[in-house]
Amino acid sequence: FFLGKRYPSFGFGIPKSSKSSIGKSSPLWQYILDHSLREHPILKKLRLLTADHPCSKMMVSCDQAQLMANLVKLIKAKKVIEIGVFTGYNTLNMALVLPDNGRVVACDINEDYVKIGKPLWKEAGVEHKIDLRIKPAIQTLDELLASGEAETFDFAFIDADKESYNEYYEKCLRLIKKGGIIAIDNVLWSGRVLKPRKDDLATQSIHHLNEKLQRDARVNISMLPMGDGVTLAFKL
Ligand SMILES: C[S@@+](CC[C@H](N)C(=O)[O-])C[C@H]1O[C@@H](n2cnc3c(N)ncnc32)[C@H](O)[C@@H]1O
Repeated sequence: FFLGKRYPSFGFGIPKSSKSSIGKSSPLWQYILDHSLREHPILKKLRLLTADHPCSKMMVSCDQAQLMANLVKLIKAKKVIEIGVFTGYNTLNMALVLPDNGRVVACDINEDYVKIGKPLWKEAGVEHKIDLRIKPAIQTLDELLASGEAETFDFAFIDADKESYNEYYEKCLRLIKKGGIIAIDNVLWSGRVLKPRKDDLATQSIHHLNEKLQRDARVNISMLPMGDGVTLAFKL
């Protein structure tokens, strides 16, 4: 009931400029942004640039990105993994709050999307912190594990193909240090997790991971109704 009241159009009306479970036209979402968003001007520029893209709804919601930046600062993170870059809004968001010797390993398979945001990484002066890997994210995570980087990362954001979520989670859990955080996006999948259809592999995959996380003793968790739903897993 409470969620329904706070998020009146839960599951519908993903805003074009930034995905969220609250409808674009919801006065509450606008109120949240008006009273909490502190967006770096170049991040804002990238968000507005991405809003014109036909796949703009893939972009992370700006309030969720701000929460992740605050968490990264809180835990004094140095090494971050971004699984699913798209135009690079959250990659830039992470790079902006990392120390100068920090690093974001940014994974995507589509260079055309990434090219849109890359000039803004440079304009923001953080390009040197971004280690972009254009190949399937599973391959990048395996390479990081093979090169002895297990338990050296502080934060990971899982936001790519939903069918691979469990594999991303398991590999990130090995790459993250104790006390590190894994943020998993789209855990509510516009409400489809309530009734996953057998032929809908993406929803099945998200739902299974949600069920597994609920009883996973390796982490503490919080599932937040922010954006399209985000679970924060805190490695024990
Ligand atoms: C939802 S978007 C990511 C949004 C992004 N995190 C942001 O800050 O706006 C998902 C991205 O995952 C990428 N992707 C899909 N399958 C992938 C794979 N197997 N490996 C790496 N990236 C993949 C897509 O090309 C797309 O850019």
